[in-house]
Amino acid sequence: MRVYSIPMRTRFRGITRREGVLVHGPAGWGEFSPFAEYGPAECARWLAAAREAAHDGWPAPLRDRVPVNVTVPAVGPETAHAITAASGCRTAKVKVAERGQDEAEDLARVEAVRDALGPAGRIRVDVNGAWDVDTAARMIRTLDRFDLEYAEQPCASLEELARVRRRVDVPVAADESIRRAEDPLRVRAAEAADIAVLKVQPLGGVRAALRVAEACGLPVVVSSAVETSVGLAAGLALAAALPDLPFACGLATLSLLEDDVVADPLRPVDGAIEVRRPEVDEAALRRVEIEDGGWPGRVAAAAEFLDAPPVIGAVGR
Ligand SMILES: O=C(O)CCC(=O)c1ccccc1C(=O)O
Ligand SMILES: [Mg+2]
Repeated sequence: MRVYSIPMRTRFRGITRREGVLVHGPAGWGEFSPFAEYGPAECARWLAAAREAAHDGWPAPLRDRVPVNVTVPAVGPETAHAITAASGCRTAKVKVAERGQDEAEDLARVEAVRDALGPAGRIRVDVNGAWDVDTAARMIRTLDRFDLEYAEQPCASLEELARVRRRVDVPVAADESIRRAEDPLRVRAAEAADIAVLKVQPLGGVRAALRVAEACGLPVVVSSAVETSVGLAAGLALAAALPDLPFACGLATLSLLEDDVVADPLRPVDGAIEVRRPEVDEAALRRVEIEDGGWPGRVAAAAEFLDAPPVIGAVGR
């Protein structure tokens, strides 16, 4: 087990360093990097993803390149323009509704990104559940002045997503609403989204995510959890194994990190990332390796959940 800690270039999801564990097995390297606030039960799925990568490997790819979006954090318009222009991507995902910022800042950021992409580029916004239904309906219409591909998780609950979806023409994507295998069926039943955002680690691996994609019956966008190239490779494997991939994926997140653990990082070229699985590079890993950081304990706690026998229904009569 090797522990890494890598500074973020810009604060994202309120964090300034990304940390996690890399594990090695017969099939290669796997990444376990749940966010700090997640408890052992939730972390068990993240660990299952790392074990799948290290022990089982992934289903065969159906494509060799995956189109990706540049991820634009809640930065000022000049920075947003520069990030978008430098990315080479034709799709941008723009973070909006950041705590402590106002609506004018969101508008200015999205406008700058549209300016950088030109009229043929696609823009999606990610709200991370921050708006109520009225704010979402109003802001989505306002931001659609710059032509939105979709709005990701505009509100927190499924019920709110469904109401927003009935009030705006812009498609709605569910992200935080899909973190467990049973969630997509609820999303579908609630008619809460047009698109499902799937992440490999929270869903428990590439195969688990493929089953979720099938069960949910919605077009899928594969996103990263902001990971090293080891974790991104699993996202690429999922995106490459999906029968249909109608949208660019959120896997161009290496640029949010200051460093990586491989010699040939999974970065986009011409708006797409090549489907491959880079090896961990000892010299690179040593640059970012830390002793412990509490990670062996988190792995052990997650493993206890993973290895526990399933609880079978109600006991007795
Ligand atoms: O989808 C992307 O472009 C990048 C991934 C991303 O935004 C993300 C990364 C870590 C945690 C949450 C999210 C999110 O989509 O909200
Ligand atoms: Mg999101």
